[in-house]
This record gives sequence, structure tokens and C-alpha cells, in this order.
Amino acid sequence: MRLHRNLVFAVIDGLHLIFNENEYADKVVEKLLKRDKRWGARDRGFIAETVYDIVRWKRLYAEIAEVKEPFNRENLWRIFAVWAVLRGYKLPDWKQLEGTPIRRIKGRFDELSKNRVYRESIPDWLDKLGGKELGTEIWTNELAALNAQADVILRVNTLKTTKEKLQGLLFDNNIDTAFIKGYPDALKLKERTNVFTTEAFKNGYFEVQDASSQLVGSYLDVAPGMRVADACAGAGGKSLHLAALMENKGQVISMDIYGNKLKELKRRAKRNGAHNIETREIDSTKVIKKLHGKMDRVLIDAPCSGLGVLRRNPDAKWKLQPEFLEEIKQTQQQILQDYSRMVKPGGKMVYATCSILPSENQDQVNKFLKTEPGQEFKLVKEERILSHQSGFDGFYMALLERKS
Ligand SMILES: C[S@@+](CC[C@H](N)C(=O)[O-])C[C@H]1O[C@@H](n2cnc3c(N)ncnc32)[C@H](O)[C@@H]1O
Repeated sequence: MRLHRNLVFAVIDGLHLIFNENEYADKVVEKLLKRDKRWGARDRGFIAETVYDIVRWKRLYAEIAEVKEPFNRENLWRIFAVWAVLRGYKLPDWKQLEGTPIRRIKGRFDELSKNRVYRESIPDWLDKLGGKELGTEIWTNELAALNAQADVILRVNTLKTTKEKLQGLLFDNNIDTAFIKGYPDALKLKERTNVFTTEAFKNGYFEVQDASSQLVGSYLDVAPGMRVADACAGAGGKSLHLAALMENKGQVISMDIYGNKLKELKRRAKRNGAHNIETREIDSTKVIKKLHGKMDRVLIDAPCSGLGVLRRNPDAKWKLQPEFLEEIKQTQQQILQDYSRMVKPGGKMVYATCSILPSENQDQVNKFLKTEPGQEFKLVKEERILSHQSGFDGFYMALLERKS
């Protein structure tokens, strides 16, 4: 395995933006990959995976490299050197890598791996919180699972094709996939590759969506012809699935406080051939009030800490702050109390998050059930999905029914 200079320089630039300029890893990687048109799939893969890897292991690598934030360029090179040594690369004779203490790096790695906060590379406060909320054993297993690289999972768009046909089409493009038992619309890539350039994607035959997130649509128990509100729709991953489950019949009202996300949702809906989706920006309380008691189904895919999706979004470990977590919990409760009023008597609602913390999940539902709007509802069922048990994202969903 050889290291290529311009690719490593791109990685160092990316790390600077993420660690020192507080930019989001996915946006930074997207930008880096546009830098040189001559880069092939393997070069792009190297940049993306190396940046994510180093973001994931920041605390461990910085400790081994004996550097502290804010990292100057020399610090970033030292961190990179740790990554390269531990990944088994033969170090080239570049001046930035001169004097890398290979044996010391390996020794420090073995030593630090005895301590969970370094081994799993996690801030102290978050480690304490996870242990307290989930118990040491589950938290330890879950952290390890959340530090693994996620598989790429597709959701077939049943409005346009079938899982079998899509699998054949992708196979003709040298993309090999497998079905996943228990996930009816999912295909898992056998090897990581960029699927967004395929004709099948451009034609709207699939979306990239983790397997756990694909469970939410059917959990809401929708049927063609219903009126459904997706109250925190974002760019519409779940709205698109709902439209497909409803066979384009009835109405999906996709809402969010951010209009730009809804614009992206509209583009995706067009590509998907999902004609029953209407978007509404929540720019005042009136938007919700207008729908009080009118919806057969309401989905609350609530804003959350994102602790269940650290495999795909490892910089959340470093960006998340205790104050934000407190704030977001208040928002979750407010959303539950306000938006649940859209459900009509006898209708159903799903509260979901991509968090594994009980305080964002079942505790929120239990708290809601004791409030005035919550007393109208009963909990039908709930599911806590942990990454180390499912192999997919950590997730939570609860199905509630409004009494008639
Ligand atoms: C977990 S994300 C949604 C992901 C989306 N449902 C999907 O499947 O792609 C949560 C969304 O809630 C939105 N949000 C945050 N606060 C909100 C509020 N008070 N009301 C409605 N949406 C809100 C965020 O903008 C974000 O898009």
C-alpha cells in the first residue's frame, strides 16, 4: 500500500476544516472530492475513508501523537502519521513524516486501548452519560459497534421498480447487492461504491437509506388514500418511503422549519415519481393548528443527538455538547405535545429518533403520555434498535394511537 502525496494533502486540509473551522465532515469531504477531476474511484475512496477514520478516532490518535487542539498543520501531520502506522502503511520519505516514532505509536496504542474513552475515542462527558443511561455493558458494546464503518443500504423505490429488477440492473453495472432478511425494501451493497452516478439512481429507482430508518415507514401503518403528516421531514427520506407505501394515493404533507430542506425534498420527490407529497414550511404555529384533528397518521422523526448514527456521522461525537442535548430534549417534548394534536381520533402517530439514549426516546414518550395532549394517546408498541444487536443504525420508534 502506497501513500499518494496529493491525496494525503487533501486529507490534511479536510481535517483542518473539520477540527479547527468546525465544518461538517460530509460537506468537507464533498468539497475535497471536487478538487481534482483526475481522481478515480479508489483515490476518492481513500480521501473519504481516511478523513472519516481520523475524525472517528480523533481523541485516540491525538493522544498517541501527543498533540492538543487547536491542531496546527504539524499536529495534523502527526495525527495522520499515527493513522498511517496503525493502518500498516509503509511511510514515504516526505519531510512531514520524518522521525515518526513507529514503535512508540504501536506501544501507546496498546497501552491506551485499555481505557474505553481512548479505545472508543469518545469525550469523557459523553462516555459517562452513555454508561449511566444504558449501563456499562450495553454502552461498551454499542460504542464499539458505532465506531465501525457502516454498510451502504439502498431502499428500492417500489413506485418505479422492484427489488429484484433493481438488483439485476445494478449487477449489470458491476454493483453487487444482497437482500436483507426482515427489511423488505432493502438492498445492501457488497462493496462500497458511489451509487449516485448510476442511471438507476438518476431514474429514481432507489434512495440510499439505512436499514433501521427503513423500518419507520411500515411502523406508521399507512395505507393508500390516507392523510399523513411527516412533521419533521427534512430532505424527505421517510416521506418518500411513505409515498411509496401509499402507492402514490392519498396525501403526504411534509413539514419542516427549514425551507431549504423541503426544496431538496421536492427535487427528490420528482425523481422518485412521488406525486402525493406536498411540502409546508412551519413558519408559524398556524401551519400545525390548521391540521389539528385532521390527520390519519403523523410521523415525528424528531431532531436528536444523532448518537445512533455515529458510524456515518462520527464528527457528532465532537460537535455534540451537553447544553445542546438538554435543549434538543426540550424541543422533542414540545414537538410531541404540539404536533400530536394533528392526529385525528382513532389515528396513529410514530415518534422516532436516531438516538440510542433512553432520555431522548422512551423517557420522552412516557413524559408525553402524562401531559394534557398525551392523555389522549395510548402507547401501542415501541422498538429500541441498538447497532451492536442489529448491525445497522441505532434507532428508536414508538407507535401511539389517539383514543376515539
Ligand atoms: C431526524 S431529522 C429528519 C430526517 C428526515 N425525516 C428523513 O427521513 O430524511 C429531524 C428534522 O427535524 C427538523 N426540525 C427541527 N426542529 C423542528 C421543529 N420544531 N419542527 C419541525 N421540524 C423540526 C430538522 O430541520 C430536521 O430536518
